[in-house]
Amino acid sequence: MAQSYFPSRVTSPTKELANFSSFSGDRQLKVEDVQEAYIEQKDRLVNAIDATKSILNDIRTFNKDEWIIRYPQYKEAVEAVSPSSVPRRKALRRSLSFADDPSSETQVVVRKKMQRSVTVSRISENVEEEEADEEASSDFNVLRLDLKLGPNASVTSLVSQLEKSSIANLLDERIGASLNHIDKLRLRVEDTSSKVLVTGDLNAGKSTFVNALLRREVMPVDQQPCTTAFCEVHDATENNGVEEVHIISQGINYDLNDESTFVRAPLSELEGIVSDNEDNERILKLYLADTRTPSESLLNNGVVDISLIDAPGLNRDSLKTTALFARQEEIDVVVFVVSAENHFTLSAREFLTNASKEKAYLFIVVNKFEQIKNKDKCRRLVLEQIKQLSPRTYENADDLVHFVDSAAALQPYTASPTFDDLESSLRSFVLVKRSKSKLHPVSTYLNNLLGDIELLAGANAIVANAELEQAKESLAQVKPVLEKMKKGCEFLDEGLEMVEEEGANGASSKAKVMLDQALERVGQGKLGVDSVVSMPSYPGILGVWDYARDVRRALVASLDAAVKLAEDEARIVTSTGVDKIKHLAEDHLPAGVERNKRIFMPEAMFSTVRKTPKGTKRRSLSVVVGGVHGLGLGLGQRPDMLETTFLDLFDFHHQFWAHFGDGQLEKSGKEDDEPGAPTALGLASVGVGALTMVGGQAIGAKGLIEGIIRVTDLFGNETVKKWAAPVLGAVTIGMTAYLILELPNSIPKTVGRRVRASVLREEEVSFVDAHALRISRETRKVLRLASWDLRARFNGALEARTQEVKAKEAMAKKATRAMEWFGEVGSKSEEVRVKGRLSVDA
Ligand SMILES: Nc1nc2c(ncn2[C@@H]2O[C@H](COP(=O)(O)OP(=O)(O)OP(=O)(O)O)[C@@H](O)[C@H]2O)c(=O)[nH]1
Repeated sequence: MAQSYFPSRVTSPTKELANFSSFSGDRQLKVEDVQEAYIEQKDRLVNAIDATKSILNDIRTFNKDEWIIRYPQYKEAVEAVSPSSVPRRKALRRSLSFADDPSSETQVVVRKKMQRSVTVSRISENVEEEEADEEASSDFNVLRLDLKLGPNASVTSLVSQLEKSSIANLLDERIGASLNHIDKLRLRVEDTSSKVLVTGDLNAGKSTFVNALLRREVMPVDQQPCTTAFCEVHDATENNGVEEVHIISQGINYDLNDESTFVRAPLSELEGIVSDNEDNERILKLYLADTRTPSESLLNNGVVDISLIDAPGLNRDSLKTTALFARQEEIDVVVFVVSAENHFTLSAREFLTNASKEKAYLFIVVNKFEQIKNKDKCRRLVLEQIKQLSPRTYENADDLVHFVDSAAALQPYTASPTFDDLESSLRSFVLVKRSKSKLHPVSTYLNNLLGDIELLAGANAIVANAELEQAKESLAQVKPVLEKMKKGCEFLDEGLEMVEEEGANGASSKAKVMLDQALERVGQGKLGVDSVVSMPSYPGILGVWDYARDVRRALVASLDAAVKLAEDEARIVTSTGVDKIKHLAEDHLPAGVERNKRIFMPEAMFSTVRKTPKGTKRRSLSVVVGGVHGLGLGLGQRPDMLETTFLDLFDFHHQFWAHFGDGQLEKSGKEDDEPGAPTALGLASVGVGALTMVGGQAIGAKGLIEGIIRVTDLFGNETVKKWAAPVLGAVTIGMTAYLILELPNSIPKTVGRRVRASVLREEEVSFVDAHALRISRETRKVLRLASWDLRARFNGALEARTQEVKAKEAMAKKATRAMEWFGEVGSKSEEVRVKGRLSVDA
């Protein structure tokens, strides 16, 4: 692409240099100006490079440590906002999406001012005010990620599979590559060397011209075409001040610090080397010391290390090589030497036509001009030819086309103003061209890169803003829930504790009341409770023993039944407690938290857990009380409780204390069914008891009489003996008759009393207390399990909400920081553009 040497609309910093053609008068001063402007721009660019590098490094660090940078992509361009009749395009609404989430779309407005800005579009926004062009709204230039794998893989299909972090990594790599490139650019900007290729027709006097520029006869001059090598002339300072020739073989990459890449030769041998080298197109490096001041010297000008390349004269063979050489990027200027005698040959025309396409401007030296007689004619003819070959050069002919005599300029102590003018022009041209060829691409690159950075920063600020809004929205929802939970935590604890206590205490006290009542009733010879169990009917005197046994069993069973009823009551209490816990759950658990799905089964309470042979636990629903009436293990299962004794039939001991002991026995509750001290009544009772065992047990009438005799033996008194026997007999018989008649009523009472007494006599804990405690424990166990479950759910939910709030707060903080950070990046980038005098189309 042809470069603009004197652009009509100059926005780049080379502006100052571009006025090169307009000055007249003190050329030297202008050259100094050009040098100064170059140095100034070079320094500005180096600063801009360093600032851009710092921004890029910051982005990398930020991407790594704080924020996964999102990679934006524009979707299909939305129609320009401006009506089609308006020739300049206004700010564009575009649809922005992100590589890791192609489905997301954000409407943005892309403006181009000094920098490329991206902002979220608002419906009411007046976008007509500002201008934008399509180029500014294009995607990334430098930081573009090639997310396509193959020709058929669409970006959308591929990137949808890419994670945010993978894209961020790709971006990081891309930034890394860009940093490397910037380093190279920095070297390029700071590298003060520039190459000037001197070429022309055979024998046009190229070597003589180079010698004239160097003010010494270095290059071999011959009337015969002699130069076949490319001789690069450098300042000797580059070679530690040593003047010498380095001979480089073809295909070897020359490295001044690597002896193996060249062969040294003294300068005096140059001619010989060149003539030896006639058939061989080698490259020679010549290091020459220039003693002139930097403002005079072309090679050692104080700004740019210029090297002159004396190329072979153009002929059919060398044309191609030289043309190729001229095209190389490192060649900043092509100086074409043409003999004033011959004008442009066919080869020269061909070369110039091509070279002018590449370089646009050429520096033309019309040599051997002194010999020309009709100089004006010659000048006219040459310029006409130049007009054809390189129009732009022609337009600036005053500066670019010089009619000189190099041989004359070489003569010592001879003033040669035309050659001085040429030299000065050439220095300026080299510097201006250099600025264009070296600084301009760097400026463009930086500008594009900063544009990308701004796009990246703008798009990520949009993302950060969206995340901030999202975090705020979530916090607005979650925070009140968390606060409510925190406040409710204590109430829930208290509530659960209360339910547990109420349940356990309620079940216990109810059990106590029920069992006390049952025991009381049993003590009175009645069934503890009416249900399930019934009293046996009296079978007659002959079945009195069986009766006593059945009565005992019934009463014991009724106590077991009472226990069962107390358990049922506890089940009701527990159910109520479980319901209360459910209500507490509804009150305190936030929406969305799973409730306890287990259904409370009251019948599972008071059951035993058995291990199956397979090792799994199985809850048996058999209850622990109830005895022979199918109610499971209980009092009814205790042999001691079912054991029937004579005392179940007649309990004289009790009768006696009941009648004569002021009922203290009843009160103390310490009835004793065992015979204590051998009292007369006790013995009588034993005797009568034995007497009544007619249908049953071993003792007969003989035993009774023996018993009575033993009683009477106690009385040693003769008087007593006389009347006591009949009285005692009558009383005994009466009592016996009475007791026998009373048996259906007295046996239940006696048995009941004895059952009650034996139950109350339980050693460690009483029957009632033991059951109340057991029932209360079971109730507490169930309620506690439900409480624990609720507490666990509540704490889990509390923790989850706390974490969520923390996460959202962190997200909000991060997003706020990111927004600020990306804003700063945008500002920094703009600052770099301003200070570096970079512009979008620089
Ligand atoms: N009168 C006069 N003769 C010149 C001038 N420049 C070169 N010559 C003569 O022209 C002949 C060729 O000069 P060179 O400098 O060798 O020409 P060249 O273009 O380098 O030759 P090749 O590299 O072999 O193509 C020599 O005899 C020079 O003395 C000049 O300005 N005036």
